Amino acid sequence: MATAARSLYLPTPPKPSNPSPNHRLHVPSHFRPRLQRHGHRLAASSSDLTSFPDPAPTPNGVYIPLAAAHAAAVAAIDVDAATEAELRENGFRSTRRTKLICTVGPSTCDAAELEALAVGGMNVARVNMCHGDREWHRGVIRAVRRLNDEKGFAVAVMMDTEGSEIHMGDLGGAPSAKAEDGEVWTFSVRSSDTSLPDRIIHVNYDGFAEDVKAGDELFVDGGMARFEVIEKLGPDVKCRCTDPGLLLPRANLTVWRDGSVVRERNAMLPTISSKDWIDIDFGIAEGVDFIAVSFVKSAEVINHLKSYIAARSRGSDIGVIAKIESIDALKNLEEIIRASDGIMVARGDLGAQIPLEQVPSIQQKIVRTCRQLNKPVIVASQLLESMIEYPTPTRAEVADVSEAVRQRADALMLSGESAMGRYPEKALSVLRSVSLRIEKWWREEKRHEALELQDVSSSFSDKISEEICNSAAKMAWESMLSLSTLRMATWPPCSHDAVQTAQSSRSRRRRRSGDG
Ligand SMILES: Nc1ncnc2c1ncn2[C@@H]1O[C@H](COP(=O)(O)OP(=O)(O)O)[C@@H](O)[C@H]1O
Ligand SMILES: C=C(OP(=O)(O)O)C(=O)O
Repeated sequence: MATAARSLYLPTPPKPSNPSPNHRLHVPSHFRPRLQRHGHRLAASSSDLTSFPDPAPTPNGVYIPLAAAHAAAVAAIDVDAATEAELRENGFRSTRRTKLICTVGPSTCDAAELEALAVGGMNVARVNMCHGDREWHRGVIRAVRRLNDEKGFAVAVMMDTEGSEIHMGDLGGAPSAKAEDGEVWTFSVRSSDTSLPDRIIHVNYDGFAEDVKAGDELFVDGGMARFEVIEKLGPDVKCRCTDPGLLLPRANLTVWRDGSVVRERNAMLPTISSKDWIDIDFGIAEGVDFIAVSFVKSAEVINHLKSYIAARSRGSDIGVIAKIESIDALKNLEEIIRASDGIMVARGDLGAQIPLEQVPSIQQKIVRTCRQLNKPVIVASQLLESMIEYPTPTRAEVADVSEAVRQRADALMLSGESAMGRYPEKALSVLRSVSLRIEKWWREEKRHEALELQDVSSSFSDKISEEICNSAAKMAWESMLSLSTLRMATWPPCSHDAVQTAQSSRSRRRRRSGDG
């Protein structure tokens, strides 16, 4: 399991073993073979080498012949097809560390569309069990596996559970419905297999009509459309649209009363519903790499799921990702992060539970805590929302993506942009180019950053020892910065371990059992 999780983030760079006396680069051999299964051996072309300049001697006088080291490293490192293309395009110095996750939906579910995403840099394909049926998901998961096996890609699969959230029905097959200002719509718990009349929406939670009151606010899809409850008539709740918007099938519903989220009986529903357990069994059987758990409230459910996976599939390396999207999750943040293999900042639902203006600072806090606890973290939702409809992102969206990369999020996730948008490949390419740009900027900034060390000694003799230690630390820091380029070239990138993300569970199993 740890292997899959680390595929998003490998925090500790490997220690070079036995540095040779002349300080030439030593490529740690235990890092070489990771990509072997799907790997393409990347031959060092002369253009790769000429675009990779030899540096000046480092401040402490150590001279490292980069081109030679680079050639040796290139000859030894195997990469998957998408990484190979990126390396050829950008050179080793621009190897991307930020992973890209695409939600697969009607816009991207066939083999050619999935391949286009893999070529565009998708590291993880996400299937959301809230939508579609298991046959549909099986088809997607297998298509991703085929891409990996037959075309040398290395795309991992993440299955996202539906969770016990309240959501609308599927609009009788319609792709969306528009709610206009002042219109009265009925949200009903009456079950119906057939399509409901206009402006009647089915709600999946039986207690909905009992829990709401006239005057409550109803947020659809994290506030993309809003209604006010005007009347209850048995199982039907009549609501007036106050903020017009597009209603999407199975959109999440949140009720607010007097400025706070209403957490009535639905807060007592289990995090993992009986349907989720069946989906989890399905995911284990299909060999998904990650299971993302919706509406996690505490560490307990993560521990329980991990034990369940371990019991169901011995030696499984399925990573469990906790989605932080509720007030309860924020209360227990640290214990949830410690228990999980990774975290998703699920800003869509989170933004329906806390005031919107708090979402950016909460995101920063979650990412920072994950960094401190060495856990991979995904920033998700509405990164490029306008690209569902338009081919170019807004400047604000680009700034949002940049900020997530600057915060050192390990992965960025597309939702509707790739699942049902008109420009999934373009959206992915924006994530990719912005990630590369900010990472480059970050490396350049870091290069000029001075190492600040606090004075801790009180006596004169301690001060002398401290000076010596500080000088040694600063020299190490400077040489480390000058070596950062080299590190990119020789170590399989750390949180950017395209290799591991790359490997499907199946290929890992095969290799483990010795036939791959
Ligand atoms: N498997 C699917 N089948 C149909 N539509 C999907 C599927 N997955 C995602 N979608 C569409 O893409 C939108 C965004 O996906 P996602 O963010 O996963 O879901 P949600 O909006 O429910 O949180 C969904 O609202 C839905 O309209
Ligand atoms: C990623 C999210 O979860 P889901 O797509 O399941 O609503 C979110 O709410 O931001």
